[in-house]
Amino acid sequence: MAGTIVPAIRAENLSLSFPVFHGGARSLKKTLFAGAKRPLAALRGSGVPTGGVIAADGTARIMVHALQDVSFSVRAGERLGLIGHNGAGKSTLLRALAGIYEPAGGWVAVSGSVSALLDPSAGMNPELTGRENIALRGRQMGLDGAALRRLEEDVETFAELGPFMDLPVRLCSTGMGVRLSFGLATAIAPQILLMDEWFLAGDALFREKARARMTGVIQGADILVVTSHALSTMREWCTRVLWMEHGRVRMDGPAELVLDAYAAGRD
Ligand SMILES: Nc1ncnc2c1ncn2[C@@H]1O[C@H](COP(=O)(O)OP(=O)(O)OP(=O)(O)O)[C@@H](O)[C@H]1O
Repeated sequence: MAGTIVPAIRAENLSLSFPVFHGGARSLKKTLFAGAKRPLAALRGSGVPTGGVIAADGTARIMVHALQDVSFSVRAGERLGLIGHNGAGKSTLLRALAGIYEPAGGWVAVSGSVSALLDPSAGMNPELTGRENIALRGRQMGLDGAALRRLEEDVETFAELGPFMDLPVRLCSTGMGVRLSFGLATAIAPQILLMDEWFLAGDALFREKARARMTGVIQGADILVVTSHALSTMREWCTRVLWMEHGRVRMDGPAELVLDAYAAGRD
């Protein structure tokens, strides 16, 4: 159809670093590099199986290189899983795709409507009630009248917040906030869904409901990018997996192939 955006994601040599501004930076330097004979700038990581690469820049400032030269593209119909050790860069990559973080190097281009489930509040105004947040989001999406009421009913039934639906969101617990934001984000079918795995946390009943709802959303979305440490979730949901290690892509390919290699590497 003319004018329809074909959803796609492309990242080219994407790099992203966080400066370490902390009173403990001096002792961090000492701890990490004590006894090292090499200059600071030449050190690449601390050798531990977690985190990005810690290094000093030209001014001897300490930086955590969370992403380094990450390149990949995702086409409509692909469901991409991000795996890797703690601190490998998965969440940072998702946030860069969502436009929350600006790349320090390289670029990322995302076309299509995006819904990001990355933090519990997921773009909700804490001062507004759940119901008001739903209405606001619905109107931003161009809904009104019966369509807006259907959206409200759908999220209300899913979230099961009872009277808390009419209280400011800031009065909800983290888990209640997750129910609401998950319900809202998954009620409106986006072309591209970006999701951090912890969204599937919560009590057992919610996990079950969330999984069932996700199955429908995954089928409706054109592109899914999801992080998870649960390899069974990756096998179930993803067609393709990107294995990240210290901010770099270690392997990118069909889900089964990459997950088998990852599992074998961890044995
Ligand atoms: N806001 C931040 N400020 C400073 N450093 C950060 C920030 N966010 C992430 N990092 C660092 O960037 C690196 C990548 O972190 P990221 O959260 O992307 O990893 P991850 O693969 O999602 O890890 P996990 O599986 O533990 O959630 C880590 O070394 C982390 O310490």
